[in-house]
Amino acid sequence: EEEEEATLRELRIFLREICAKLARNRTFYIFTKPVDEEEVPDYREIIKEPMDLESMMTKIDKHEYECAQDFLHDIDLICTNALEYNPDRNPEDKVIRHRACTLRDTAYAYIKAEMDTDFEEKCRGIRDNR
Ligand SMILES: COC(=O)[C@H](Cc1ccco1)c1ccncc1
Repeated sequence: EEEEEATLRELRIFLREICAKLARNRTFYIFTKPVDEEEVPDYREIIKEPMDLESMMTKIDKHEYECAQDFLHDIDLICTNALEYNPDRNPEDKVIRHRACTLRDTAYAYIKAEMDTDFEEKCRGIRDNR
């Protein structure tokens, strides 16, 4: 109903600010856009569900997140994709894995610090009853 739509509007405003803040951090630059399939032709043979921060911003605007948990699920996807595609012991792979883990931990910390647990519970109720 209308109050639920007001709650989801507030969620989208909150998630846009979290997503923008993550995308402004130069440590996470590599996660801001989809991996280019022309530069990395085998990427989509290995990674079945690519994800990035720009795509997540688009999903917010398309009302594809109904609670912070759903948003964090896509952050987790960015992270696991990077761990799976870059698994080796060489320095380059280790750097992107560290950045992926830092993205994940930073996103969880921002949401825990800035989101009211009652608000998230209200969003979960809307999601679970739709
Ligand atoms: C999320 O980004 C990635 O997983 C790509 C994979 C990749 C490998 C070669 C080109 O691109 C990446 C880009 C830059 N540095 C490390 C890895």
